[in-house]
Amino acid sequence: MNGKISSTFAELNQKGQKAFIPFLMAGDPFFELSLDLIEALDESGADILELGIPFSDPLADGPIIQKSAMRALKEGMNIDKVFSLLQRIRKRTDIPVVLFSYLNPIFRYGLERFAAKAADSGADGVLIVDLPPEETLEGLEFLEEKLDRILLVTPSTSLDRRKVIAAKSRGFLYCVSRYGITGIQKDLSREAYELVKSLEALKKVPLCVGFGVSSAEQAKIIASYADGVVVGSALVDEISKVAEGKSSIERFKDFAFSLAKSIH
Ligand SMILES: O=P(O)(O)OC[C@@H](O)[C@@H](O)c1c[nH]c2ccccc12
Repeated sequence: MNGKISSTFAELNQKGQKAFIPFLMAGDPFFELSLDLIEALDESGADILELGIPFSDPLADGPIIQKSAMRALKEGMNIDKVFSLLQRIRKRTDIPVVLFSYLNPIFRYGLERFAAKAADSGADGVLIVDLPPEETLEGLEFLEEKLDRILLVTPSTSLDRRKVIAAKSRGFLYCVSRYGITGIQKDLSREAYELVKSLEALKKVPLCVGFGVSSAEQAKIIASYADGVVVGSALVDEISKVAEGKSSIERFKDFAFSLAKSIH
């Protein structure tokens, strides 16, 4: 059980603020630039960082994040290099970091080995996208001791199951705002509000909303009722433009700053 994520929410709560939680893929578009982009997010006011471990079959991701994973994998990114990136991040900032991964890469690496090295490298939490909360795996208990394991609920999760998952989630609970996959959306889903409201009475763990939040205006609306806002594809899309030379770190940072300002 890691304390940094929980204390971050406690500090924000005291200031009457909500958490800005950006997602980016580790090593996209290449190692050194990924480090600079993470520093830019930290400087723009990010409160917690979601750091994706690139995987070849990201079934819950839309094209923007799929392409991001492919760019990172093409650059030779792997779990050990994600840990090296984490160690470099830790020399620049102590922002809480949640590692985002599908089960496959972690399973191949070994859950206990992964957990020990992730914690030693400076990770605070982990979200394993396709590992159901009830699943027991060898090494999972050890992993949950070393890192806060963030769980997911979706609009199709039954109320009873939402309560069970909320009680089990550590750090925060990830409320997936809509049906489908990650990606930029013009309009906010209606389900997100209902999902958060259905869990609010529990107050077991901070409730953070993600999927499709793509602008400062949308982020502001989510921040009016959730404890944190996750933005991935809209930021990763900007990173792909930086990679193609069509945008810059400054433009990326300005966008991230506008999100932080609207959420705080
Ligand atoms: O990209 P979006 O629509 O802004 O959604 C956040 C999402 O990218 C990030 O939280 C995430 C990346 N991959 C995932 C897989 C499952 C759940 C969440 C994620």
